Amino acid sequence: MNPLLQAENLSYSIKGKPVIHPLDVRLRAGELCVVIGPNGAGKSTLLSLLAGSVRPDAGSIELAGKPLRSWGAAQAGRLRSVMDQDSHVAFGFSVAEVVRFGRTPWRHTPQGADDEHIINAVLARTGLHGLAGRTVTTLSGGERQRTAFARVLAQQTRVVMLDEPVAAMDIKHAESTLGIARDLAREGRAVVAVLHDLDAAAAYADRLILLDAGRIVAQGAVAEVARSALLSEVYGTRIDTWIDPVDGRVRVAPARNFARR
Ligand SMILES: Nc1ncnc2c1ncn2[C@@H]1O[C@H](COP(=O)(O)OP(=O)(O)OP(=O)(O)O)[C@@H](O)[C@H]1O
Repeated sequence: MNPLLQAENLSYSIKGKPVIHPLDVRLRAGELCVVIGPNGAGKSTLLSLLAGSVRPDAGSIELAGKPLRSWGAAQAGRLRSVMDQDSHVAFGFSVAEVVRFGRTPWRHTPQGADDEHIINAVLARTGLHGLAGRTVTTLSGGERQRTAFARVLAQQTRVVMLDEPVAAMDIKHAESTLGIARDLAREGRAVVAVLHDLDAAAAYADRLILLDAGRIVAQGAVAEVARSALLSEVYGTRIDTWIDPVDGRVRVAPARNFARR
């Protein structure tokens, strides 16, 4: 199957310093791809490039078979949605209104007629019904992040890009959000998420991309990438991986040898 998003030879520098070295990325329908890597590896920059919010120095990006830049803003907004690392605080708007912003690209289309139904379904799916009328500036960090995720859900795009979507969420909401991200992939969307929680990344990813200093140092199935020696080297700290005897999944945790300290 053709990728929904295909980037080739993508590179990007800031003030002459390469942040992304030439690399290729393919996002396929039905797949949750998780990008991991240390602070400063270039994960957010890569997502901004794939989203089209930052222009690469070189390389090509195709979205749904056409150059990314050839789509108009509303067309692109109906094809791909982006949840930024810093979910901007929309002054004065309620949670429901922020979720409604996700429907903006669908205005003046037949699908736009169903907005109320979609917004209600999204509020229910994300457990935000009780906060629908609250002004977003009064929300906690995690509630704000859940609202930003709900807005992306309301956008109903074939490609979904999430930059650290659960960083501020408690474990219950992080798990339910990642579960929804996986369900979006199962519905046939291409989902890419940047995650710092390596155990969650291993649990939810269909494919992992490990980024280090602007280069993809490994990508593939979880068992191929989530290896102790590789992760320990890239992150510069000992990381253990093992197979969970109950479900056979790869588990990941930092080695915490308190006795030696
Ligand atoms: N405006 C800028 N000026 C200078 N350097 C920048 C600028 N923006 C980003 N960088 C650098 O580019 C590199 C990649 O940043 P990026 O935010 O993509 O990393 P990241 O992998 O998402 O990191 P984190 O895990 O900390 O969020 C970092 O070294 C960062 O300091």
